[in-house]
Amino acid sequence: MIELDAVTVTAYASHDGRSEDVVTLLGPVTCRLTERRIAVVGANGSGKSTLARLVNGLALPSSGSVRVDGLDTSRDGPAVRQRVGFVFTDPEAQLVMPTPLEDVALSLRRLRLPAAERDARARAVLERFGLGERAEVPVHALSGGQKQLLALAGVLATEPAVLVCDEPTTLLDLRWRRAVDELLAGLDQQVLLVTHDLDAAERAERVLVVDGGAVVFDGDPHEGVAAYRALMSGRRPW
Ligand SMILES: Nc1ncnc2c1ncn2[C@@H]1O[C@H](COP(=O)(O)OP(=O)(O)OP(=O)(O)O)[C@@H](O)[C@H]1O
Repeated sequence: MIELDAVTVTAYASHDGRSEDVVTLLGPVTCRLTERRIAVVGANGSGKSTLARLVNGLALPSSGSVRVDGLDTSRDGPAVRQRVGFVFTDPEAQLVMPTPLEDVALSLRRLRLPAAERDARARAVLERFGLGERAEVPVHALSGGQKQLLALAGVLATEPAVLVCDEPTTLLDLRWRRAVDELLAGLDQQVLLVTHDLDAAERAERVLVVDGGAVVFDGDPHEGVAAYRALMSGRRPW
């Protein structure tokens, strides 16, 4: 369970290049997310990534608290990050090893498996993501979509209890987008999906709509998507 209690995120920003003001990027947000499939939608710059990053402690609340399965992200950062896998929009942000095989094996290192078992498991994960034949090519030789698949593979290989995905299918073709959608739908884990794909959002059990750093809708996916469409066409439904 993900619990946000009166959470705000603030930052220092300069409007004139000299003085700095405190700006609120998000909040206050209070919610308790128990559903297995939760989607977050909103315009560019509305605060979706900030909300997602709070869940694994990549962003910390400036006030209020965030807890995942009872662990406070401000106090128990390493334990939270072990529970919560995070898939970035930009796969370059998380691929660090020279080859796909080494990258997934690195993710698996904390499971402390014998090296041969670790490699076998990494190969099996790569196979599942259609990257079996590219296991040992340089990561920089992969296409953008293949890198996105690799980033997702590396995170899922560690079997996190909660998965946060920040627009994980933006670079994927239709076939792989469907495959990743199906894969995410079939996971046992709780998944928080930040997405601009409104079909994917409608398949969730709960939708949060973020606008100007506030959660302006929280509830039924069809109603949430309709509210977001109305917002985007200039009709504020609230
Ligand atoms: N560290 C920071 N300092 C100042 N402003 C920031 C910081 N991080 C994010 N912002 C601003 O906060 C706002 C929300 O950013 P966020 O990345 O959460 O938006 P988003 O909804 O995920 O957008 P997108 O759909 O474009 O990815 C943006 O205006 C962004 O410029």
